[in-house]
Amino acid sequence: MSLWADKYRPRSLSELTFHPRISKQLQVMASSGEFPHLLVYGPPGSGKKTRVLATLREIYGAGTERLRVDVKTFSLSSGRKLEFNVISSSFHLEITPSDMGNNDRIVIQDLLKEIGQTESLDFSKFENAVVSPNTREHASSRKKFKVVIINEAELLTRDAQAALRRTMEKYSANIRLILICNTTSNIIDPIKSRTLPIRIASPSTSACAEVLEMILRKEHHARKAFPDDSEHRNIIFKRISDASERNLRMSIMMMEAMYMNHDTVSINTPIIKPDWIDVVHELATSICKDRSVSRLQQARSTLYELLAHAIPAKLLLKKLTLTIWDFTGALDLKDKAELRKAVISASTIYDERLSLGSKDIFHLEGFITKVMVILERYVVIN
Ligand SMILES: Nc1ncnc2c1ncn2[C@@H]1O[C@H](COP(=O)(O)OP(=O)(O)OP(=O)(O)O)[C@@H](O)[C@H]1O
Repeated sequence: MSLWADKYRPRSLSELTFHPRISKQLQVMASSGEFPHLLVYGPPGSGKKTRVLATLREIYGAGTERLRVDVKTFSLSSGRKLEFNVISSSFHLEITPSDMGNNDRIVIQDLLKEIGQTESLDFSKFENAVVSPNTREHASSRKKFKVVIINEAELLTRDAQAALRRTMEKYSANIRLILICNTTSNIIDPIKSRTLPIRIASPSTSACAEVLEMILRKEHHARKAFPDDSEHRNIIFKRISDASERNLRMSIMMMEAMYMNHDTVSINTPIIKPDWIDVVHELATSICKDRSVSRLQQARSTLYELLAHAIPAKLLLKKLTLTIWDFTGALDLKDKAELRKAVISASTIYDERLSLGSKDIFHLEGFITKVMVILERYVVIN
């Protein structure tokens, strides 16, 4: 049994329900001979990956869904062997730099070299691929490349990005890159200038509601648990979309969790948020109230725990900042505006440090300490 977010993930560009102009643009590119390197960016859960996979399907057909996972081995200069997983089909490969740690340069170099030097794809061998005649015509004449998807591209080290830039030029006849990231701020300019940027904004509240409604239409049993009145359903969808900050994956998961936990869902049914959000909220308020060394130590173990659960450090910083912002907004203080400005300023500094550095825990802990110091300077609260 798969989660609704996976079960109802659209597979083709024509099934995508929002940002129609981008879908059209991708469709045109996929069927033309001129497919560029892409830099697809946007907030979490906005549908980046879904759109990229649908584009691949448009280019090569359903064969892109026949995936395998290979364990590749790379030799480091120290003689140590490095193993990591590559997801691939006959037409593309997918890698995630965070799996490679600081050795991403070697992996990028070796892997892309290997693909770049292997023979180009011959489309005539793939007669069974479900592609439009138009696509096949262009493909057989011009598109003889493999696509390499790089997830979380913003986590690539500078060295790896430099290597990527070189390989992009060297093997451009055989490889097309699709970089996926939340923000482009950590991507080096030479890569930005060699890729076509495509920004996928979060879906609007009504677009979110449309997807949720579509899922309920297909999940007959779940549909019965929700109100018949479409106005009431829309209120629930809006609450979900607001609570998830228009993160579509989270919205779908929240709706599924609501259904799983309640026989009937009404406009007053509480929304179940992921546990980590409560943990971050609790952490932020506790450091505002108790600015002590022992609290700092406790904060460290909570941060370690959150990072170990793969919550991205930048997201943690953002949530911490927003909770501290709300907390300080409720204080009755003369210098409140200045205090809040200092917190935001500290947050931007540590956000940059998270981009530049590699030890997330240091910077998150640094931010927490800084906030304690700022608060200590402005307030005495119990
Ligand atoms: N256009 C769409 N129409 C309907 N559902 C969609 C659409 N795009 C995405 N979804 C749903 O939203 C979920 C999340 O989308 P996706 O994984 O593509 O987002 P993402 O931006 O790549 O997320 P992240 O940055 O967190 O990895 C998908 O599993 C799918 O169910």
